Amino acid sequence: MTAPNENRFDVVIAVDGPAASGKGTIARALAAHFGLPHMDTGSLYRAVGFAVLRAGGDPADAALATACARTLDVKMLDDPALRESTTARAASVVSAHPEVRAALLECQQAFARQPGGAVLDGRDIGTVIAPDADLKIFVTASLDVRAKRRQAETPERDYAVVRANLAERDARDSGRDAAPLRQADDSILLDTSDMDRETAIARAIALAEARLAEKAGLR
Ligand SMILES: Nc1ncnc2c1ncn2[C@@H]1O[C@H](COP(=O)(O)OP(=O)(O)O)[C@@H](O)[C@H]1O
Ligand SMILES: Nc1ccn([C@@H]2O[C@H](COP(=O)(O)OP(=O)(O)O)[C@@H](O)[C@H]2O)c(=O)n1
Repeated sequence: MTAPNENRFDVVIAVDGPAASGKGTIARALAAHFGLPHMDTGSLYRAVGFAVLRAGGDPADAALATACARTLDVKMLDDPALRESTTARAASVVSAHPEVRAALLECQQAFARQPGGAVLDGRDIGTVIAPDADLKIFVTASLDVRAKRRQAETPERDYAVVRANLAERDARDSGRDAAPLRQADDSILLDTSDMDRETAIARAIALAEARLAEKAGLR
């Protein structure tokens, strides 16, 4: 691991993109490379969705989802149940409620503002959570490629079902009024459809190194 930044100045990196695009892989690699803390913001929404399902509720119930967001137990964030496709769907439904997003805003912004900086990945990091981020990367890949990658994590699942679930979630995430999934105007598009993990990570690190060198030169 190299630490070219060495906290001479704060570095905030925003990584956004659709479901299973590889944004978490890239965000974790950037965080390790620069010695920065990383937040997977999707796990917050997954935890809220899971809490609603566990309470026997409907993720479309804004009042219940908001109550779950306001009382979120951070211990839940490592629960393997969060990775289930039913939880992912519930996350996508609860995340469309503006009150749920409001309840989760402060902890994400505080994470982004910590001394030294941070890497966050999600859907609205570059647009809402950290609009002044030093580097914004919008990671994408074709739906077919993303579905293959997600299915490879759980090969027992049917490819067509995995693909349909991702497409449904992308449509909901992009179509909602509250902080929809969209590429920030000042972000760099990284289409990894034809890149393996190592190539995609190397490309993201090169982008970040270039941005940091530019920022250092401006000081
Ligand atoms: N460029 C890539 N090539 C092949 N597989 C990848 C690539 N990027 C990520 N993956 C794999 O695809 C899956 C989804 O990646 P992940 O980083 O979890 O995506 P996201 O955070 O966008 O949901 C993981 O199993 C990951 O190892
Ligand atoms: N910053 C974020 C992160 C996730 N989400 C929601 O949470 C769901 C799960 O996010 P995730 O990042 O864990 O999903 P994957 O891309 O890993 O499949 C998404 O489908 C979005 O609906 C969001 O609205 N805003």
